[in-house]
Amino acid sequence: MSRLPKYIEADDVKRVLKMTELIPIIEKAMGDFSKGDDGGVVQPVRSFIPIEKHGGFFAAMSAYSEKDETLATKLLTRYQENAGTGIPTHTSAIILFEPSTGELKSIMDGDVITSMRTAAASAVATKYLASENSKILCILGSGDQARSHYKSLHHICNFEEVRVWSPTFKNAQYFSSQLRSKVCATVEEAIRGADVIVTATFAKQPIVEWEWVKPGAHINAIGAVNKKWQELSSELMQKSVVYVDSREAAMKGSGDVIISKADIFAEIGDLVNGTKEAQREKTTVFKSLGIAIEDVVSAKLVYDKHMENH
Ligand SMILES: NC(=O)C1=CN([C@@H]2O[C@H](COP(=O)(O)OP(=O)(O)OC[C@H]3O[C@@H](n4cnc5c(N)ncnc54)[C@H](O)[C@@H]3O)[C@@H](O)[C@H]2O)C=CC1
Ligand SMILES: O=C(O)C1=NCCCC1
Repeated sequence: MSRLPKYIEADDVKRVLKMTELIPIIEKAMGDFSKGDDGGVVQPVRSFIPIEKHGGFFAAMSAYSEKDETLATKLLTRYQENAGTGIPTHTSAIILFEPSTGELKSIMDGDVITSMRTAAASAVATKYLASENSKILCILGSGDQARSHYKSLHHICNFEEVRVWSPTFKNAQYFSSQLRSKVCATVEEAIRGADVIVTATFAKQPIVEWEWVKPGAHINAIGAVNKKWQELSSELMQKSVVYVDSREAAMKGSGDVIISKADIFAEIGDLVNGTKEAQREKTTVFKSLGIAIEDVVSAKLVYDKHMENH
């Protein structure tokens, strides 16, 4: 057997990774993560290097799953100011090791996985927390995560209407020309009456107010990935029931949680495990920062499926 690591490029990841298969895998991973030692997941909070001079950051996200016998790390950069230049705002690679020997198995594109696993995690949260009769989806942002969430959430709810808002109107129009949706001129117009809301923006100050949100709506808040940034107002955070992917990471790195001083009710994995209640009838927020175990199990799926054909 060759000892050379397998390089798996973005097109090959895209070819093998299917949202229908990914959602249950991410659900199980979130559950294992929230079981603590019983779940067999070892995952430190990610490390960050701010690249202040250029307005970006680098992060390293690593995890080992004993149950899945998978060990990997994702290295990523986020350069918000690349938006509109043709250079991606996020760039990543995932490095997969063989846990029994420590050998390097694969280096693969991480961008497709980041896009799909983040949307799959929101799909899991939406499955547990959205009203069963959700009809209107609102997406704030029109970038990569906005597109990926449009696709993943259609696997969970039968939406009759999708609304999109973006700070640059023509970006929202482009989104709408590709994915059936109505373009809204303001955040308030997009939010009022929506059952499920996705915030996938670069906002650093709150853009969503409590009084616009329909009582009982569910919000997947996936931007504001820094302790000083917020997408949701403090009032909205305080009055909603707040769920996170990792309590430890949210308390260290989420401005939406830290600045609002909102209580975290549970991790999504606690809902999967049945150890905490899914308060579907209340207004709920899933504050997502992204956790390494989501990348690790996705990378295993990609590697195994890729190797079936090579
Ligand atoms: N929670 C998680 O696991 C992950 C979170 N993210 C975060 O999700 C957000 C969206 O990421 P992508 O879609 O990949 O980026 P993207 O570059 O593809 O799209 C970003 C969107 O934000 C909008 N935007 C720019 N400035 C804004 C402002 N001041 N206020 C409101 N909206 C603004 C843009 O018009 C665009 O629609 C980012 O904050 C990103 O870091 C990304 C990956 C994983
Ligand atoms: O992959 C993740 O997880 C990310 N989280 C925060 C923003 C960049 C990507």
